[in-house]
Amino acid sequence: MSHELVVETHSLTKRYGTVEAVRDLSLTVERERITGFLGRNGAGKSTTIKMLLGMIRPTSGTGRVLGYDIADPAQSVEIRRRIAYVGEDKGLYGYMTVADLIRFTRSFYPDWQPDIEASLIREYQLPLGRKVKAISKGMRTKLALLLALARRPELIILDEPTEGLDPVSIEELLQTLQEVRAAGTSIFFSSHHLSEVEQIADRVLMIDKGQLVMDTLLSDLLNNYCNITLEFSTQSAMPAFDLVGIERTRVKGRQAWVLASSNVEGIVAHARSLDAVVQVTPVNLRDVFLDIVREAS
Ligand SMILES: Nc1ncnc2c1ncn2[C@@H]1O[C@H](COP(=O)(O)OP(=O)(O)OP(=O)(O)O)[C@@H](O)[C@H]1O
Repeated sequence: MSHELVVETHSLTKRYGTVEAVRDLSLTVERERITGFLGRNGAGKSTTIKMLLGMIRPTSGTGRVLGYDIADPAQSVEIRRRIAYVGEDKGLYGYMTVADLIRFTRSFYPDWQPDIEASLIREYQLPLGRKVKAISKGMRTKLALLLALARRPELIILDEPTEGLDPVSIEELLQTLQEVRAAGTSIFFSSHHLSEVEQIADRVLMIDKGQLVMDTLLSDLLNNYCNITLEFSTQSAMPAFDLVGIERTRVKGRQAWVLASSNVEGIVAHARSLDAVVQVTPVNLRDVFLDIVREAS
């Protein structure tokens, strides 16, 4: 089944002087899915998200969010009106109380969901009477999430939403995101926490040094990807080892490690025909992430 796209970029590039923060990035985010956006520190995740929101302009390339052009200032206003964003800087009015800020934000959104507001106030135990500037970092994140989720947006973009949350709150947030997705909201979120991504994402995009290095359904990764370790009796067999399904190969001496996304039987048969001793092991998201970023660095 092909999914409608809520985000689409083509060759998106952002340069800061000589730093190429995002390089030739073409990606899609599908409707009603949870898409995890992974990458090391400085990989270009926040820069990509800021371009999608029209907060910074691409150096080159194009992008659309909900069909609106990210480079057109008028259309990017519409993007920000239609989607919800929770970023590193929560951008909340510190001088208001929590209750005032909720009331103030509610007044801008006709589709505001009072039931979501009420249940998240309860779940997150938000201190309604306190000034926003006086609440903890984790509470500010929770408040920003409430303000985003109660709007019931078509798309919610979150930049490291679990930063600063305690383990219980992280579980609550992940559950809320799944509920929101079930109710029809598309979710695009960046994270360094592979276990969280593995827990809720339908699809995973990985970038490294500003470039897309992996785009897969999580179920495909968990069901089909595996590591194949090969030990050859001589080194000369390796150059011929290039088959369908091989995503990455690392070679050290007579040993090779292959990350395969499909065709495991074919790869194993080929390796055995070259007299290699073969071992196949399943992988998780963490293995694949480490494999890919290690190779890149
Ligand atoms: N305003 C800026 N001026 C100059 N360089 C910048 C600016 N913003 C980001 N960069 C650089 O662009 C690259 C990508 O940064 P970005 O913040 O997008 O990465 P990230 O994947 O979000 O990292 P993290 O996971 O650490 O938040 C980095 O090398 C960063 O130093």
